[in-house]
Amino acid sequence: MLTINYFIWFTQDCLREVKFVMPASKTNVECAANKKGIFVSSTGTEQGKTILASGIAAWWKSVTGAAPAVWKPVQSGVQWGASNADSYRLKWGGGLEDKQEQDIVSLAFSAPLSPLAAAARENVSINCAALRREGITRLSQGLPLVVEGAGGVAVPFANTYTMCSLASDLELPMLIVAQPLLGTISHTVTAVHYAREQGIPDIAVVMGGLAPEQLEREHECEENAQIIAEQAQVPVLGRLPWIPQPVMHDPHAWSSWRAQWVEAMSRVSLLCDWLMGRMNEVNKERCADSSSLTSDC
Ligand SMILES: Nc1ncnc2c1ncn2[C@@H]1O[C@H](COP(=O)(O)OP(=O)(O)OP(=O)(O)O)[C@@H](O)[C@H]1O
Ligand SMILES: C[C@H](N)[C@H](N)CCCCCC(=O)O
Ligand SMILES: [Mg+2]
Repeated sequence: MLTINYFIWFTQDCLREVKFVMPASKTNVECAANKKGIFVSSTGTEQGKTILASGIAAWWKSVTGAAPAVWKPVQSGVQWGASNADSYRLKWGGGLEDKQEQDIVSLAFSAPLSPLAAAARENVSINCAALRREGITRLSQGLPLVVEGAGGVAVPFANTYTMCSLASDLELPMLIVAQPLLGTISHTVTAVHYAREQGIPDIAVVMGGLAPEQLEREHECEENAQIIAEQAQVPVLGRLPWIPQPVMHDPHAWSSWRAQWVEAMSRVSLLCDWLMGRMNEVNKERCADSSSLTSDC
């Protein structure tokens, strides 16, 4: 317990910097041996990343018997402990009851804005080098790591450091949640191209869930998925189930959500196979050059 508290204090202290302090300079950091994990991103905010990241954790626990590590580097616009906070939903949706929300989310800001802007409102800037080091530390702890970004692929933590910069520094495959219906093609193809340009070679897309009133448009979603796959030359792994998370604190309701989600997600076989490969993968050879894990903010 003491160790965990110290870790949280250390993390929060390191990641917040007084505004106008220059970001930490490029340093060689310890390589994450046995690196395995994924970075969940999307084409924008409110697309289903938390649903998916928590659902992946619940699914992984049901398949392997052990929960993965889950990390949301920065959340904004919510309070700790609120049932709409990503920290809360990742904890309960992922079946991580033994974790504190502060173990899962490193930095929280109250303004509902990008991490860059929300931090600025509180007169701090995010120390990207510390964020990167923290990611490497979390990756080195033996469990597969599921990272949830904030907003879409190009949302900044700092001026020149986006969700993709962190995913690329951590050499994580990226899973992009796309809107299922009209308007998704351009956003999703653009997001995939941006992620590739930012140095992420291993990218897949999954279509977001269709609410019951949208189910009659299933065919439209399938056409969109096919067009995205062709236009962006990217694997599209299927469509997520639609299973709303509980809106209040009720451990039984969360347990029931996890069971329903796992059952439904298990039927999205391309997604499960893709995850199996990435969350089991051991990337020792990539560790030879630890300096490749760093870049300036
Ligand atoms: N597959 C789904 N089943 C049920 N509800 C969903 C699904 N996908 C999205 N939602 C609902 O849509 C809303 C947005 O989803 P979510 O919070 O997961 O988005 P997000 O991408 O994590 O957003 P942020 O950028 O704030 O982190 C939530 O209210 C969520 O309950
Ligand atoms: C507050 C919100 N729910 C997310 N946590 C942050 C989303 C940032 C999106 C920024 C943008 O694309 O303009
Ligand atoms: Mg979220």
